[in-house]
Amino acid sequence: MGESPSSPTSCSSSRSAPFPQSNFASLPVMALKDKIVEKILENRVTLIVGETGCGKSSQVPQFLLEENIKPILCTQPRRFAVVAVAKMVAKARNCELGAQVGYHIGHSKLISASSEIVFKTAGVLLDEMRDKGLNALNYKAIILDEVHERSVESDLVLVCVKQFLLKNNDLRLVLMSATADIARYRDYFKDLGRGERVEVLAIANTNQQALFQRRVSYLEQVTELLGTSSDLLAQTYCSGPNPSMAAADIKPEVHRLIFDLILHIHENEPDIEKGILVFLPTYHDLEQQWHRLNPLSSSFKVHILHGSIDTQQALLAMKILKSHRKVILATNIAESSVTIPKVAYVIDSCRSLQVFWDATRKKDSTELVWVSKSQANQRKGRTGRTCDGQIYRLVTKSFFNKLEDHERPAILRLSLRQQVLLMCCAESRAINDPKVLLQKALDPPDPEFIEDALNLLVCMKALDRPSPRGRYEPTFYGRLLASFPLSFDASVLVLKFADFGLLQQGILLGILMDAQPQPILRPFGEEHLVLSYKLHVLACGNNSPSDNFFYQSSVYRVRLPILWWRLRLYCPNWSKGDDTNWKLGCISVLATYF
Ligand SMILES: Nc1ncnc2c1ncn2[C@@H]1O[C@H](COP(=O)(O)OP(=O)(O)OP(=O)(O)O)[C@@H](O)[C@H]1O
Repeated sequence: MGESPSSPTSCSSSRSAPFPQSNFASLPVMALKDKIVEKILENRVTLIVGETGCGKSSQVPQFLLEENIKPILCTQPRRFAVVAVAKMVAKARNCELGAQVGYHIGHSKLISASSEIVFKTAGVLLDEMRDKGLNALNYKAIILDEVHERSVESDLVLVCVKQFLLKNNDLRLVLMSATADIARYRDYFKDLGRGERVEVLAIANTNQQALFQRRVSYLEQVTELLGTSSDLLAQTYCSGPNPSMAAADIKPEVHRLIFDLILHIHENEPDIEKGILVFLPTYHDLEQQWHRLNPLSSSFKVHILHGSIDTQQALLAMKILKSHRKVILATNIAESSVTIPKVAYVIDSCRSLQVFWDATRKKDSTELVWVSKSQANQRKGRTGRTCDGQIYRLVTKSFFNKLEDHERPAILRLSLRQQVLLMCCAESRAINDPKVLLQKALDPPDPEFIEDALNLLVCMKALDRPSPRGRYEPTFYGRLLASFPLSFDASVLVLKFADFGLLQQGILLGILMDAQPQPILRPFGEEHLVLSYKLHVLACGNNSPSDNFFYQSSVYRVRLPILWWRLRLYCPNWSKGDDTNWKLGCISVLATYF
């Protein structure tokens, strides 16, 4: 047996006081600790299903570590969750982050040779596989957390891990979720080996006292609470036979309703430390809500949780405030895995932004959709973790009951160009044939879809057309394209500009294209900086003002040097742009955004 979680680990020093173990001792997962370890040791694939907040993400990796099953890799679907859970586990083990417990997201990596539990996003793991092949999966245990979240990256990781398991007997795979479709995973792994099957462990909430209570209200009760009528809102949004036909946009009256509800909670909840988490679909909606709340800044401290917000800044939302009521406006980045202490109220707009490939216009498009029941359940699970919770769903109960159980896997609705190119660039033969690999996915995409992506990459000269029985080989251009830390479209744009000797402008535009939301449009509460930026660029060209939001943006600071370095390395002669070009580029970029 290894160390007990309460004893300080081999880590040198601790940054902050560890959590009192009593915080975790009563978690439902603790009662099953021995059984979980036993089942994982007995079976190569184990699926753990348990209510949100029962302790899966934070405790299961530690159970394995204590049994000396290490190193352990844990994937989380989102960067924010990777950092938040890694921090939390490091703190629970009284260890400095980056020592025994580490993480890797995008270009931020806190891992050392002594790290025994590492948290990563699925995207980072795929990148590693492109370079090292399936050797990147050389761990004693791999935990794929929140497996119900079906991003393209998560699905590809699942395929690769399965291929690895077919050749490797030692690896233990643990799948975890509160809302996974058990039968599907059982079926997916049924061909693993003779007599082998996925062991399913359900964590029952037998110890009811351990979990805090959660109460759910729907639009009818919310309007009753506020002394208004739900008729108009219900008619506008929640009517019709099928949610897919009902408009999921957010008109001003929904923002008004959320505002009134926040005020109502504030006036009726004497405990100022109890925070409110609001789920909205887009950055624009966060902004609208933020502007409504801004005049009440003496009562509320508003935090924004959105993919474009710096992770360190986002983590500030974790702090418990004694002076103001904390209101967190979030998109689905805060939907799963994270515990934001003292969130007692969740207001769920029940809407989400979905990206899909528009085959007619040959581009990615977005639409607002209603969440699935599984997503709504995850949102609900953000409260009732450190105190009792109240959830307000802004749709009628009958409408909610008609929502889909699960959202459509991204692999079936997004273009696979970038992933197909990445696969073709991989050294390992086990993963470098996209036609073969993608057919092994949990939900294999239509072969025509893959063929389309391959043809497009051939047309762009990123891939060479293969001999009849050969495979698609990446060209130099294709490898370069695949190596950029940018979206596919932005990478193409950078290289197109480079062809014309306008590399710097291309990089700037590429980064701006990817920065979501456009950082120089309207940063929250820092509108004056936009003006100063406009003036500064017009006056001084590329001399960056250090206090500017745009230059502070992590996208700019982190990505630009990496991209620049890679391009210099690959094609030293491409950087022909002189200073005049650079200034022209800046002005043309600005012209696009004003
Ligand atoms: N930062 C934190 N501060 C205080 N308590 C925390 C913190 N993180 C986790 N906890 C406690 O640990 C519990 C378990 O959290 P954990 O993330 O392991 O649950 P989970 O089962 O993985 O949930 P989910 O399915 O939502 O990811 C929480 O319900 C909460 O009580």
